[in-house]
Amino acid sequence: MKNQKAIVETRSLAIGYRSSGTERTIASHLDLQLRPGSLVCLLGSNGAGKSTLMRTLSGLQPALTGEITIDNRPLDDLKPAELAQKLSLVLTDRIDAGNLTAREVVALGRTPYTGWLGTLTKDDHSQIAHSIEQTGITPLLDRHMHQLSDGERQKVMLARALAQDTPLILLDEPTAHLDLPNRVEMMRLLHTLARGMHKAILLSTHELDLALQTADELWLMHPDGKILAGLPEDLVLSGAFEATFARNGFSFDRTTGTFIIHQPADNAQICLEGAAKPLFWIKRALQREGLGISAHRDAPCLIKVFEAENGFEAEISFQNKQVKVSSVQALIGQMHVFFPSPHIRV
Ligand SMILES: Nc1ncnc2c1ncn2[C@@H]1O[C@H](COP(=O)(O)OP(=O)(O)OP(=O)(O)O)[C@@H](O)[C@H]1O
Repeated sequence: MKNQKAIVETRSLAIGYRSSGTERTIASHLDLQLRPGSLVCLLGSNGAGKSTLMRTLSGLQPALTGEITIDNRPLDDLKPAELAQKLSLVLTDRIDAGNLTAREVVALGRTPYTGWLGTLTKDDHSQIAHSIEQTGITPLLDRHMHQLSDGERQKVMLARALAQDTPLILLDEPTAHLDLPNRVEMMRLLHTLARGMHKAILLSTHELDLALQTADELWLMHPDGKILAGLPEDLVLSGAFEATFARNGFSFDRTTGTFIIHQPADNAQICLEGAAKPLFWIKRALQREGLGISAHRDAPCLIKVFEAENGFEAEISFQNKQVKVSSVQALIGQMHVFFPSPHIRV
């Protein structure tokens, strides 16, 4: 995708707020590029400035300094009707859609193409039908927007953006109100739209795991006002991903791609070896119990793990004692016997 010409480009952009003579910069020196065919996820902690950036890129609020171009034209030079044919925006804020039905809201996506009478052509109808099909909202069409759940409303707003048929789509937390299957479905759909229809898609999200799996590129927003852009895997391997979300009490495991919640760990007393799948879950349970894992086989306790038909079997060796277990619960119970400590719950 790197050799594609960017549809959105920022140069020395600074974003933030100005009011009564004071200026608050949220992020600055931003040189970003968004290319057709790419799904980019904007990540950052609460208050990092994701919505501010989305609003600035879509022309809803002015930049403090610097330049934004869309399709090579300065954003400020684009008339609203021109911008509406290039960019669609999906916000999470509660949508005031009056008494409109979902069908009417989706049809509004065609406004940039219809005359002032708003008459829909055959092409408009077919674009609307396609958007409805892609987002699976047929059962909702005749219901009024205020009768829909937050998640249902979010899907209708995506359908409206798709009906608008722009090369660029910006979405502020599009998965915020969706359950897990719908979150996955939404990300899959956006990825398909980017790849299959060559759209440039930027979305902000707190779904770190989904973003790592589906994004072509991540924009990591740091609280210090910088944005690091790159392939998810490069940002993980360089430690930048971890640094963005570092907090006391948990860390990101680069080997498994998961966040680990730390309980106070005893000295590393247990060495684990064997089958990777059960090992992963056993390690997780031991860490939750505050038991330190050692990389050395001469640790006081050695646990050898083997895959078995119904899960796994583990052989625990501790001070000349050998115990076999075949469930994580039994293993943790045994650890409680070997390492009586306040961290271990039974
Ligand atoms: N209208 C405003 N005037 C001044 N400051 C604002 C305004 N709106 C937001 N902010 C501040 O700008 C910063 C960035 O806010 P923004 O909503 O962009 O963050 P965010 O990354 O989208 O957060 P979240 O993940 O919590 O939605 C925050 O410190 C916020 O308090």
